[in-house]
Amino acid sequence: MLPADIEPVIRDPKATPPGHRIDLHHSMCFGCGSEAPVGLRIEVIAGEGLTVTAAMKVEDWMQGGPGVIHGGVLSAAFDEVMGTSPLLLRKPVVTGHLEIDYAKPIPLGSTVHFTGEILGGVRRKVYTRCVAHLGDPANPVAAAHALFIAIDLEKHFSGYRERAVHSQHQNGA
Ligand SMILES: CCCCCCCCCCCC(=O)SCCNC(=O)CCNC(=O)[C@H](O)C(C)(C)COP(=O)(O)OP(=O)(O)OC[C@H]1O[C@@H](n2cnc3c(N)ncnc32)[C@H](O)[C@@H]1OP(=O)(O)O
Repeated sequence: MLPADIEPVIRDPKATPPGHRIDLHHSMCFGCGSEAPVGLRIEVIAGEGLTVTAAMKVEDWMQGGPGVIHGGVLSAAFDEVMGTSPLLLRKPVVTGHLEIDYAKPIPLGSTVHFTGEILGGVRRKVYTRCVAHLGDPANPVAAAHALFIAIDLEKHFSGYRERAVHSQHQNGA
C-alpha cells in the first residue's frame, strides 16, 4: 500500500509531548468524546517520535459474535487511534483508506492495546499503521494500515456544521 514516493515526515515541535493525551477532538465524537451518548471514549497518548498508544476496554455493548468484539467496533477504534496520530504533525485529517487484518477473536472484557505509527507522507497524504494486542505485544490480535488526508477544517465541514450535535461544553472540530 505504501507508495514509492513516500517521504519522511517530522513531528511538529509544538505537538503534544510524549506521555500526554493528544488534545480531545471534540466531546461528542464517537471515537474520543467524553460526552458522546454512545462511544469508544478512546484516549490517544502521544509516544516518542511519530508514535501513539491507546487502550480500550471491550464492553458488552461492543459484542459481535458471541463473546467477542464486533469487527466494525475494532475498525472504528483503529480509525480513531490512527486518525489522531497526524496531530503529531499538527495536521487535521480525515480517513481516506483503512484496511485491517483480524488475526484473533477479541473477547468481551479484555483490554485492547494499540500502538500506532506515522510511516510518512506525500503531499496531503499521511500513511500510518497500527498493531493491537491484549497485553503481550509479541502476540498481536489485529493490525491496520490507513491513509489519511490533511484537510482545511473550516472548508471541509462548512456544509455540515448546522447539523452538528453539541454538548454543553463543546470544544474542538
Ligand atoms: C477532523 C478533525 C481531525 C482531528 C483528529 C481526530 C481523529 C479522527 C479519527 C476519525 C477520522 C474519520 O473517521 S474521518 C471520517 C471518514 N472519512 C471521511 O469522511 C472522508 C470522506 N472523503 C473526503 O472528504 C474526500 O474524499 C477527501 C477529503 C479524503 C479527499 O478529497 P479532496 O480534498 O478533494 O482531495 P483529493 O485531491 O481527492 O485527494 C488528495 C490526495 O489523496 C488521494 N486520495 C484520496 N482518497 C483516497 C483513497 N481513498 N485512497 C487512496 N488515495 C486517496 C488522492 O489521490 C490525492 O492524492 P495525490 O493526487 O496527492 O497523489
